[in-house]
Amino acid sequence: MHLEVVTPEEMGRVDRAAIAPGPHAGYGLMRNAGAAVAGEILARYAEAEGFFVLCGPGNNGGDGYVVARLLAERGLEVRVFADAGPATGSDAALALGDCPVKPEPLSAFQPRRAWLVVDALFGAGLKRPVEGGEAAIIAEVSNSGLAVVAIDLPTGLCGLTGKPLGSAFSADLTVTFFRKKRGHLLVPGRQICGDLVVADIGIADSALHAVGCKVWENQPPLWRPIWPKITAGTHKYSRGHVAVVSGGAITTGAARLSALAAARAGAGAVTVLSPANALSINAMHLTSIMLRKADTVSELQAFLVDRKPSGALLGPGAGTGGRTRSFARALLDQATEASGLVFDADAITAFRDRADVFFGMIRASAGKVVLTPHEGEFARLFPELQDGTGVSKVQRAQEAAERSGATLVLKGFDTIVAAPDGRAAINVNATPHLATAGSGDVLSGIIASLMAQGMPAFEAACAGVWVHAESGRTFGYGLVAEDLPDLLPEVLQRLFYKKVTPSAQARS
Ligand SMILES: NC(=O)C1=CN([C@@H]2O[C@H](COP(=O)(O)OP(=O)(O)OC[C@H]3O[C@@H](n4cnc5c(N)ncnc54)[C@H](OP(=O)(O)O)[C@@H]3O)[C@@H](O)[C@H]2O)[C@@H](O)CC1
Ligand SMILES: [K+]
Repeated sequence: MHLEVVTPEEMGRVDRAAIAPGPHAGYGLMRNAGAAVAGEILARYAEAEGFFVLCGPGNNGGDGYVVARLLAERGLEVRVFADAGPATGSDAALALGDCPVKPEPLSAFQPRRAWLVVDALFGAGLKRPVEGGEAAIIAEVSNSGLAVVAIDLPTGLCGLTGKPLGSAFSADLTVTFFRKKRGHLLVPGRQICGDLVVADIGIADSALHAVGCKVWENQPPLWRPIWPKITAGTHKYSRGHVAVVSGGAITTGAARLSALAAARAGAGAVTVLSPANALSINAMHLTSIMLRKADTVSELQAFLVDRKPSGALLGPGAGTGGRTRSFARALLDQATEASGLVFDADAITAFRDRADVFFGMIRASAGKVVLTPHEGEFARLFPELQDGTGVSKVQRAQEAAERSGATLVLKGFDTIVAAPDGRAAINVNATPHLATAGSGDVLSGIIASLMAQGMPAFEAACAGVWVHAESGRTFGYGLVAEDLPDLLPEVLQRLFYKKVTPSAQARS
């Protein structure tokens, strides 16, 4: 499984590198692309009574002419619709020349029951909102309820941002080539692609080297090899010690959720640092997790000197005032290169009017720092990068990471993890069940735990986001945040201990 996710522009460079060897290489790739799409159609829609192939003026349309030819050569009923023809001498013009079905104007299109629509209007070359005749046919197809197979991208979907540009098809299946594009994974693009198939069209993997892609789909191969190992010689403090700062008497639950998640994710010791007025309520609800009083910065500093935790989490239920800001400074000041620090929730909001001061503190710190905002918290620290600016979520997270010096976890159905050096991962295993109070507190506890056990910030954040989402999927309906830490063991068993033992094989 290839995890690189490219932009349409990067894909264009890959295509050009693959085409460079000879004058017919471009048409060769197009024939391979069309053959891959036709193969998927025949495998999945054998019962279709006919095929409408809608072709645009570029190479996406060229792929469509190849598909139309291949289906027609099998004796299937095919009608092709196109308004503008391909440029003379282009690969698409060669494909049109070889296609036995002559195009009709888009205005002649009328849906027919049990026919399949092949969308080859626009793909990676979409440059402006889809309007006019193309928008009209998209509306007609949507109203008809006919199944749609999109070539490369559903027409209207921006391959960079994952957002529609004007009208867009909602496809049942999208067949893309070589690697996924960002628009396939970002929402709402992911939903309007339907099933996604990545076809090999003969482009060598090495073509990607020159592009220097730094964005991946967040899957275990990215971080499983460096998940903290435990051995017979491991003792509780060598497994990492995480400090979680609690809020006052009526806001303690969030920190306890984080603390339990940190322990379940493998930290050998977890300490909740509690204000005096919340000590007894915390004590009543904690068993294996330790508790220590920390009202003031000097009490926090004394704990850091005394116990040297390898990870700390500040934010869940912590309050947005001066105590949280001064605790953040103390944690950042005293961090060593081995310390993993997560600032979540209130710790982000506490710096809403002092973002540059916060970023200066993060840059000056020796620690590994992760920020875990949802879109609302993100907008408080990075108002110029908030959603709705037309810039993709990946790029917004990358710019925020570069600006702050921290690894950014920009949460949502398509959570982005971005490192200050430009690396980014798009998470795809979330479930809507995770949208529940306290879910984020669990996530920040897992990430703090993994850093405290020695994982670098980017990989810890990617791993944390994935296992958190996988826990949510494992539970499904009725999920509340309290369930998530207890689901981690099952998820981790599946992730790491899949081997079937000889005795189990013998029994089966
Ligand atoms: N290169 C290769 O080797 C391979 C490429 N492959 C395939 O090529 C596809 C990319 O091809 P592409 O670059 O030609 O872009 P494509 O999506 O066809 O659109 C460009 C045309 O659309 C037009 N146009 C754009 N937006 C519009 C709008 N809103 N409304 C109206 N018009 C609009 C634009 O017009 P212009 O802006 O130039 O005036 C231009 O004419 C890729 O997705 C994959 O399917 C595969 O065969 C594998 C090998
Ligand atoms: K398309």
